Amino acid sequence: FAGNQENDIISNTYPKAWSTAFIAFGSNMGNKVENIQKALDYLNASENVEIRKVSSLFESEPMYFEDQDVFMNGCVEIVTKLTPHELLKLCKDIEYKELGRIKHFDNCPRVVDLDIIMFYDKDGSQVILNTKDLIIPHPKLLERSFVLEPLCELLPPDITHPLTTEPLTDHLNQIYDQGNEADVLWKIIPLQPRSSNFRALKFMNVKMTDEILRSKVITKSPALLMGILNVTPDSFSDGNKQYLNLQKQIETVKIMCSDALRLQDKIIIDVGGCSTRPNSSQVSEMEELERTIPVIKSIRTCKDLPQENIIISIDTYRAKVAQEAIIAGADIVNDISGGTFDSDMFGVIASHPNVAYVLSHTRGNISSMIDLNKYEQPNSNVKEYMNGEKISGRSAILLRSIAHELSERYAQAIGEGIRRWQLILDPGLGFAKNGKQNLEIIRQLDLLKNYACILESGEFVNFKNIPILVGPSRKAFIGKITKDDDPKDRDFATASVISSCIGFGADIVRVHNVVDCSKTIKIANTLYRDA
Ligand SMILES: Nc1nc2ncc(COP(=O)(O)O)nc2c(=O)[nH]1
Ligand SMILES: Nc1nc2ncc(COP(=O)(O)O)nc2c(=O)[nH]1
Repeated sequence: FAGNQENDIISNTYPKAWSTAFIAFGSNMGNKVENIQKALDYLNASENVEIRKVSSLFESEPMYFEDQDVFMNGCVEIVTKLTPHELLKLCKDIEYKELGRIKHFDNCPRVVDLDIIMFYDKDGSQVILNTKDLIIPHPKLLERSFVLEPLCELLPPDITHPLTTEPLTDHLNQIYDQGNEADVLWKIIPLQPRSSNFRALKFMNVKMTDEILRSKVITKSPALLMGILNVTPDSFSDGNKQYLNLQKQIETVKIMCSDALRLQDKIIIDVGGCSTRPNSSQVSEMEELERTIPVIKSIRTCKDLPQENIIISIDTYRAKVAQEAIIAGADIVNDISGGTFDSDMFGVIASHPNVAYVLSHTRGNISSMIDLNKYEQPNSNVKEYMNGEKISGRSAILLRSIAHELSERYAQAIGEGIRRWQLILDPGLGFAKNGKQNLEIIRQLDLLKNYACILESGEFVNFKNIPILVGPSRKAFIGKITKDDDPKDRDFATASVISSCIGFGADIVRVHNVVDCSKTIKIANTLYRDA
């Protein structure tokens, strides 16, 4: 490639004769996510454009003209046969002809804005253009965190700006070092709108320099509570006998909500119809549907539940159950298998861009995973980064191996059409991990948040800004330490593990005992986050 090795971003999976371009998108009118989704669909529908990757979605304060609604921003990486000016025309046609944008004045509110940020022509070299109607790289790129943050999710950390020749990540850090509140972004996971109100999970990571001026990314947003609603007779911890009695289930949900919402502003209710305890017997798909779908429907239709504070998650590895649960009103699909138990799962998630998906790490299947806990560092063809720095040596092998295997699943998910903005990561405590490994993973959660790698396929995967869910509640590794054989005796110890998980960076914690863990989460958020 004409570009030097460090700037080699064209992985060998891209068509050779096509150029690569990065387009920033923004919307601050109407249904912003829907406008963005439509603009991306129009881009992808063009025969001369193929979408490769879409960044996270970020909510950002308006710049320049401040008296307008907050923006939803992000970046998309495309390959294209178009020239820069042909691509500019396509973007304008999408904004004005397809989505009906009207420009009253500069920086005014807009249905959608598509700006070409950077362009690499077919031999991989960076295009520099300075014409009346099109300047590349975008002239305001270096002052906009709402462009640089999503762009840096898509590009290896050593990619430089063609004019300053400085890494783009350094330019982004320079913006944050100025310490302007308006530059800090909320990372948004959009959820299915209900009664036309926009719903989303929101997270905030910021770069800070600690007491000895070491810089690192820390999580500022409060961790969220995910309460377990096991609709199974054999769930190993609560052995819920009344599992099919809808009235009883709703009573349980009412108690979960009042216990959680005393201290939290929302609760995620994780409905599980099929225990995933290692070696547990797996019920049929029909049985799982009969257990879970009626519960989700009755939660969603129950008038005396605080619907605006409830988010529903379905704990399933079956695509059909996920599909039916989404139709019944589930907002999140929580799949402990990372899409490995049912090859149709990713397709179901990709067809619902407003549904979040928990991409979990495991190995093997329910009965074999218990023996698959030998981890080696990724092979040398995989280039790994931590906080933007290349990783070498044999440190943090367990975490890097899990992160690398999750990266492979991430690339597969994106390749099947799932959007990055839908994803939540879970290292899968107890799934193909022993007790000691679970503890090591908890201690290194912030490494997982800041992990990136270039896979052998050439795909660049970056976990920055993707929230992390952990599920330690009542698990055997806790009972082993406190010598509590009965899972129900492990709640007090679970609470201290939950607090540590939040201290190490967890964004969502999955718990059985809502009343006690809600207090733990409140204390931990007050201690470790802006809560
Ligand atoms: N937060 C935010 N503020 C903004 N202010 C102005 C413009 C106008 O951008 P242009 O110069 O590319 O038209 N776009 C945004 C935006 O996308 N997000
Ligand atoms: N995302 C996620 N989901 C899960 N579902 C079930 C279990 C098994 O525990 P349970 O039988 O107590 O629900 N653990 C997890 C977990 O660790 N993460």
